[in-house]
Amino acid sequence: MSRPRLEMKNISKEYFGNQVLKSVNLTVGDGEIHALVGENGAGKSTLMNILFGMPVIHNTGGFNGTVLVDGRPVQINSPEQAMSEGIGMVHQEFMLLPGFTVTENIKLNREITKENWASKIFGKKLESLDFIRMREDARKAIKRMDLDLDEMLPVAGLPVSFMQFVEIARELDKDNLKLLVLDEPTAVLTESEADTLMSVMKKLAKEQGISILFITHRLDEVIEVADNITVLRDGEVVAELAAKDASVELLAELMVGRKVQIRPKSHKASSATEVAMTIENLYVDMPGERVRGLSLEVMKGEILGIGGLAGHGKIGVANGIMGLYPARGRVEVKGYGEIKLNSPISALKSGMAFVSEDRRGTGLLLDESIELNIAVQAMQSQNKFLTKGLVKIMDRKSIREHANKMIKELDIRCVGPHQLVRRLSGGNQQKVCIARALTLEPSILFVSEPTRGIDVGAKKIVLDLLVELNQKLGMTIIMTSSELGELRSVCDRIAIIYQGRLEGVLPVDASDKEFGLLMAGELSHHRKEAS
Ligand SMILES: Nc1ncnc2c1ncn2[C@@H]1O[C@H](COP(=O)(O)OP(=O)(O)OP(=O)(O)O)[C@@H](O)[C@H]1O
Repeated sequence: MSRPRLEMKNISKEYFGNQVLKSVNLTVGDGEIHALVGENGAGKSTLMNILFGMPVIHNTGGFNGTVLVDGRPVQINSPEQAMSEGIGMVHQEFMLLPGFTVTENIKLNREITKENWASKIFGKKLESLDFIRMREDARKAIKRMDLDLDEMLPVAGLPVSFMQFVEIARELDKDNLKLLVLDEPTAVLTESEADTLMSVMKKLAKEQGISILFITHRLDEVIEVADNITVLRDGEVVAELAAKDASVELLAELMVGRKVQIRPKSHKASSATEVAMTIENLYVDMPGERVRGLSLEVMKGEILGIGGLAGHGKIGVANGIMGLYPARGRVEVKGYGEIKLNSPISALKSGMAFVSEDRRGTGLLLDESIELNIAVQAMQSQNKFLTKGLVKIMDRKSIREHANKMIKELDIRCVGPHQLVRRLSGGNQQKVCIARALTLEPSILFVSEPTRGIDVGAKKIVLDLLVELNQKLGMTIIMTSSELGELRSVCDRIAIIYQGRLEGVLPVDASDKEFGLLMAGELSHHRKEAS
């Protein structure tokens, strides 16, 4: 039998006295797709940071244990060393240079150069970039993913789903790639994009012998694509099993340590007849997610889903209305009037709040505490958590009480309300974003990809909470998601966006085929043909 491609043996790691990995063993064979699953904060990213020699590991006292590649013990002290061992990684948070093109990002630090008159005299350093060959390589890597993406586009402004593919293409372009680590690669993708990616993964593993270590919270994908699975709980391996012996329920139970109900709470359909918000002819200039003349009515007390393929503008709607990207058109909120577009404060004052899909990009103060992050927007736009007297200062006691309540309700895994947000796992950062929005007690809540990066137990908590806010407080919720199943499980109606406009609105029990047709713009095509 051939040697495993990767063995991590007895890996232990402490962060400031907090033991986050305890004697973890992980083995990945040649051409194997191995899934690593665990709750938010279970230690998955930490284990990968060790494998990749990330500075955060060395700067916090290193780790104990051994890493072997093809049976050979290796010391990986930097991402460059990992790369030279043939280990490639795509992180949860993107590491692209926004001002550069797709090609330049794919070839970053591995640029191809060619001779010119200056280099002939002064040496290799003065060679110029060989754009033609770089472009060819980039195109080849993109093609391996079956993707239609122009390799000369700048990365800034590409939708997150495309950024994900650029990151993967960069790894695919490396000649000696033996092991590819994908940290939540499908979290930002629609189901059909995720399917494409999974077939690419299978092709790479089975036809080209590349080993893939796959971290995801989408457990159905694990069963679909993985050969074997390692389950982490609280920094320990609690199970290693073949995917053929696993089920979503079993994995969820192993991860959480108790039986988990997967389906969110059912909710009583809204019978609202009053309009909460009218959107007329909305244009949003969000690169890669442009909205081009969208009109839509949102009913009071409903949960309205917004779906559609990546790049068609579903993400742009909330971002435009909430003032994060340039917008024009007319948006009226019942009881407030027309909101001033391009003004986040006006949007917040009208009683709306937004949980963005881009938790790091839109204002989490990473080097501040959880409690301050939760309170800050309410302090700024509603004067909450300020002392009463003439001179208003932060009321630390009420901030702490409120943060403790939110930590409990949303099950934010942390040391306490004073912990810095940077030191939370990705999923727990997402929960802080949700807590921050809820603190505004909005009458209309936009949530974009609310369960991206969130584990199966927490996912239910978040979706249940949305249902509860809607049922108990009558909160109107507009939820954008790439997961149709998720939209169907909690929404009253689902609006499908195609090419920046409303293609149609369907009831949640409409067939897959009907959703598929709207997402593919079939209605628009028929309309065009008829006219
Ligand atoms: N830089 C850091 N400093 C201190 N503690 C950290 C740091 N990074 C992570 N931790 C802690 O280590 C533990 C494991 O976190 P890790 O990010 O590895 O979890 P994860 O399984 O990847 O979670 P998620 O699914 O949410 O991404 C958590 O308790 C987290 O708070």
